[in-house]
Amino acid sequence: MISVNNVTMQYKASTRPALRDLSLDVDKGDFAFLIGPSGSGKSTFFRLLLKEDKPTSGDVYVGDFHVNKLPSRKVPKLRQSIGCVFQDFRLLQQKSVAENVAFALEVIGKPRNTVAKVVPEVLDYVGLSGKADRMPYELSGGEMQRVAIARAIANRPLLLLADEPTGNLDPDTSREIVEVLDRVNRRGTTVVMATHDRQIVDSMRRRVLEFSNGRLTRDDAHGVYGLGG
Ligand SMILES: Nc1ncnc2c1ncn2[C@@H]1O[C@H](COP(=O)(O)OP(=O)(O)OP(=O)(O)O)[C@@H](O)[C@H]1O
Repeated sequence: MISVNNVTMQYKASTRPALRDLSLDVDKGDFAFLIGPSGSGKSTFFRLLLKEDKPTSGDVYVGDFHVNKLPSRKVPKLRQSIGCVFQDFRLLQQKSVAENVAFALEVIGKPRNTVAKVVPEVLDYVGLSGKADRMPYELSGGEMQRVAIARAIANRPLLLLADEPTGNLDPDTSREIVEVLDRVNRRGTTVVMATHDRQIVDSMRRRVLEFSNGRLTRDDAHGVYGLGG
């Protein structure tokens, strides 16, 4: 699903590379935690997968996309096949729960009847049926993140990238959110989650990829948080 081969990323404004000769693969259906201290390159890795930046050298593949060689006109197709969830939820504040999810489908041209069918299904899937007409400011943090996950999976992406999705949530709510991500994964979506949450990583015992100074320093199939982070 993801294949990154000898990738180095040197930002022009920076003196040292954000990623150094990074090679890793994530198979279809995997669930992987990405850990490592602030500045170790986790967000840069996500940006390269989404073609928000171009590596200085090396190759990036997501599914059938050769991302670093992808012409601009095909970038929207790539991004449609990758769902994204962030620490700060990024909901549209003027739109209801249902409208937030519907909007994500409308902007990629899904027909009205598909949107009408998918939105309640996906809200139900993340445990938000009954909250469709709420506004974001009427929701708890955990509920906001559920909306963000619903929006990210509505188009059934191949890959879900979650960048510290529990960073603003208390431990119990964090656990619930990771359970939702786990369910999404068990349905077949590959999930990569960047996190500083030791408890979550230790309780899940899924694959752990640890970055340090832009390098992959650990890759455990059923890892714990360990000393890193
Ligand atoms: N646009 C940019 N221009 C210059 N340097 C950048 C840019 N974005 C990131 N960097 C640098 O690249 C390195 C890796 O940053 P990155 O954001 O990928 O780390 P991270 O592991 O995601 O950190 P965090 O856990 O805080 O999110 C850091 O040294 C950072 O300062």
